[in-house]
Amino acid sequence: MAAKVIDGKAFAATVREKVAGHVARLKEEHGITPGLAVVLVGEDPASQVYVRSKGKQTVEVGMNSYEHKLDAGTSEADLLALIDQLNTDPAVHGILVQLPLPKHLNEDLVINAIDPAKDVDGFHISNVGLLGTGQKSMVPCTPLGCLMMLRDVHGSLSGMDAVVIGRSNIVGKPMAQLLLGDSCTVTIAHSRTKDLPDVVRRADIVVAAVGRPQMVPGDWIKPGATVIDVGINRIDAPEKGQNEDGSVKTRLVGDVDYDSCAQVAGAITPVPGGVGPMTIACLLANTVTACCRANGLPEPEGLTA
Ligand SMILES: NC(=O)C1=CN([C@@H]2O[C@H](COP(=O)(O)OP(=O)(O)OC[C@H]3O[C@@H](n4cnc5c(N)ncnc54)[C@H](OP(=O)(O)O)[C@@H]3O)[C@@H](O)[C@H]2O)C=CC1
Ligand SMILES: Nc1nc(=O)c2c([nH]1)NC[C@@H]1CN(c3ccc(C(=O)N[C@@H](CCC(=O)O)C(=O)O)cc3)C=[N+]21
Ligand SMILES: [Mg+2]
Repeated sequence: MAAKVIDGKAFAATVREKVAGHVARLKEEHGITPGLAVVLVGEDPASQVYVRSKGKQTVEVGMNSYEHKLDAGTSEADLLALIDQLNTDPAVHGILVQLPLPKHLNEDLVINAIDPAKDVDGFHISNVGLLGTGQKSMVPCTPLGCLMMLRDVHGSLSGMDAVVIGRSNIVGKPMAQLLLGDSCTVTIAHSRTKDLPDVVRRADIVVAAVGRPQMVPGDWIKPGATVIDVGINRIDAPEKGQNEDGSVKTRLVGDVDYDSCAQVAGAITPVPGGVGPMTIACLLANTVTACCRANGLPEPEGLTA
């Protein structure tokens, strides 16, 4: 039996529609337009693509988008001054600083300078602590998008065995917290995990967030399990031929070997078109949520964890 393919692109479109509805209501009933500020330091081409796509979708759902592009040599003091200005700007309800930052900038210091109420990435230590203690917080977009898809597939996740591969602060750890919040039995695996194949074979839910192309083969997957592939890896695709400059063409693959996993899994997210589009949709959702909270209005239902 081939797996059900979880269409993250279509799911993200329904999330954006809900967001657009809330934005329209905020405008009509309260005269408020939610605003998202995205800060990009440096010229990393992949980051530029994401930031452009975020800005475009922000405008499409009716929100204001403020893009701040700083050059790679920007000082920490200048970046902190910009964040301060965004923190106090009443038109800005969400602030995202694109990661990774250039080496000379302290990421923890910069992230923790963001007003936690505007921290739509959910990376501020205050939001991390709130999530870890089950209190209302801003929830990181990628894990939130994964949770929404898992709830859509399964309804209740209660009692399911979940394995998260990867323990980063931006994906693995918050993903594990959310699964725990939905009463899964959660295992977090990482580069020092012994017998990773056997750990993964126990899982009803596998979330792969490693950054290694096609690392998880189908024979690690329990038949019928749900596989969520967070990985975004660009690999050479000589079968597609060459670019005009003679360089080899590339394609995106996830952290799971899609073809073999799809033979065994019950449901699986593709790359592209799975977790990635949901991440951006959840960023827009978090911005509306932040805007409602900032104005003492009831927050949108179905867009938070
Ligand atoms: N779709 C989306 O919206 C997003 C996609 N991504 C993608 O997700 C992937 C992970 O991102 P991120 O969490 O930031 O990555 P990090 O590099 O921060 O973390 C990777 C994790 O994988 C673990 N790991 C590395 N090698 C192995 C291995 N051989 N076996 C088991 N675990 C291993 C590391 O373990 P250790 O801690 O021991 O080093 C680490 O915990 C990347 O491909 C990234 O591009 C990221 C964010 C959003
Ligand atoms: N502060 C911060 N917050 C982030 O959320 C954040 C970040 N920094 N740094 C980088 C990672 C990565 N990330 C992605 C978002 C969307 C897609 C996405 O939409 N991917 C498309 C394909 C895009 C393509 O073709 O390149 C897809 O999977 O279908 C991918 C990756 C957010 N990140
Ligand atoms: Mg990292």
